[in-house]
Amino acid sequence: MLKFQNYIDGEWHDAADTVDVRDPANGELLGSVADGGAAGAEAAVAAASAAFPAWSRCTAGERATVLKRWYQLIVDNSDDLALILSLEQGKPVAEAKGEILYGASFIEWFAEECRRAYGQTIPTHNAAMRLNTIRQPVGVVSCITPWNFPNAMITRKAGPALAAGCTVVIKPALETPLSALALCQLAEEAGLPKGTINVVIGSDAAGIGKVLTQDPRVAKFTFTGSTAVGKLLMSQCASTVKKMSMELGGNAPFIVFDDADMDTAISACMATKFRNAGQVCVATNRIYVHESVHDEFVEKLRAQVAGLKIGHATEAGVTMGPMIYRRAVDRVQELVQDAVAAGAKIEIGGEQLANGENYFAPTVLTGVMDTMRIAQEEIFGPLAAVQKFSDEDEVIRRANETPYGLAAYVMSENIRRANRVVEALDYGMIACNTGVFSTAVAPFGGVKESGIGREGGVEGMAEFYETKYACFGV
Ligand SMILES: NC(=O)c1ccc[n+]([C@@H]2O[C@H](COP(=O)([O-])OP(=O)(O)OC[C@H]3O[C@@H](n4cnc5c(N)ncnc54)[C@H](O)[C@@H]3O)[C@@H](O)[C@H]2O)c1
Ligand SMILES: O=CCCC(=O)O
Repeated sequence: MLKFQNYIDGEWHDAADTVDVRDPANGELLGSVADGGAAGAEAAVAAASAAFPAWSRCTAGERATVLKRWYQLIVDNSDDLALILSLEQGKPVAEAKGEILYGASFIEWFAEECRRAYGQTIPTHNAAMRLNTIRQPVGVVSCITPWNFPNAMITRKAGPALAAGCTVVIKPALETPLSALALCQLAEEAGLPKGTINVVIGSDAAGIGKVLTQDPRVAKFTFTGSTAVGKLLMSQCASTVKKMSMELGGNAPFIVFDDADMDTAISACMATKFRNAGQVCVATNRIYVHESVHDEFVEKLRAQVAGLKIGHATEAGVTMGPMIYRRAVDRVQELVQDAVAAGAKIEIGGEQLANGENYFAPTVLTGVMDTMRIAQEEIFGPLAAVQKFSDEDEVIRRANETPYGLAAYVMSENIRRANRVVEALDYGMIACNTGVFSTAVAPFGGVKESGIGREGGVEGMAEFYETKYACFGV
């Protein structure tokens, strides 16, 4: 499944230039991939556009059959896919395997869901008229995805789009193209018709992005990545009034009340803070702990963090790998220095590791304040930044004081309080007494500057349909 060419119109394409893909743990060259660029994107859009009429006219059952074959091939090859993902992205192989199965689940679930694209018969307002709606695929869908989940961020878009009858063009992140290309190889084996799925790799992200956001043949653009890039791409989509979905950055509060079960809170915090070395959009960013349980929480968290095993993704027992590249490490180091200079205390970690230039120690900081950069920016690294709070209203206010609104976490054994807080937090997703909540069956997405639209669940399917209203005179 190791492929190094772009996949356009059911064929593997070379390009004049190539881009190197390296293991972030040690810089080892994994291969050089064809640099398709804007010209590749143009060709891919043309192919997707040509393939759309036939694919959109298939019955839902026909599309479901092909997509289920793709799902099964991904599951059958999940060990190899996990290894490819780990080598280009750095997460431990067991975690990568989890992502592959999570990614596959979107294809399976949407293959089933597309059979239920029901329209409506609307009770008429006029006896001489009959009113119906039908749901139709939006058309060609372009997707830009990030490096932190090189498999699942693609299947979460391509799964529902293809199931709805759309065709897709995908630009994965430059750091992690191999997982995307491996998915294409399996899509081909599954029998997805040529042109229905296309992948273009390129060092010229802006050039490819312009094609995918401005070409009039593209009906919908779906993006996962940073809020800054998302805003730029939204403005580019305006020229042709494209439908858009935006899955952007977060600044998740993790609130531990004095009535929380401490073991649950610690394991949830570990899961949401150190998975993928903290490089997760829904990763905990600001940890608010009630002052009466603060010291106990910090001590237990420190002990768990000390037990993490850091190393190469393929080493047995490793629980945390490197960060994606050097500038991510430098940024995390800067955030620590900024916080310490303003009075925060390092409980554990706080420095780069000798394993390699992309490794940063899992870190716990206390004495953090809302005014520090670490509390205001998306950390995207293995830093747990702990603050104290005194009462419920105060912590809700502080948790909501951010332009982001992706995920939030609430730890409390008091059902009344948990309900109150869930309702009061301005976030698209709230996890209560757990750190793991993402699933293909539920809507994933944010409010405020964390995005527009939802992926997963019936809401995720609706993003790829237009509702057409038909009025018949009788
Ligand atoms: N909300 C979610 O579901 C979700 C999921 C994963 C990651 N993210 C967010 O993604 C960010 C991390 O990923 P990243 O650093 O790769 O983000 P990024 O925005 O830098 O890059 C994301 C993608 O956009 C491309 N890109 C960058 N500049 C572009 C341009 N000018 N035109 C077109 N494409 C361009 C990149 O090549 C990559 O494919 C974090 O902010 C994280 O929270 C959000
Ligand atoms: O980084 C964002 C995706 C994380 C998830 O789907 O749980």
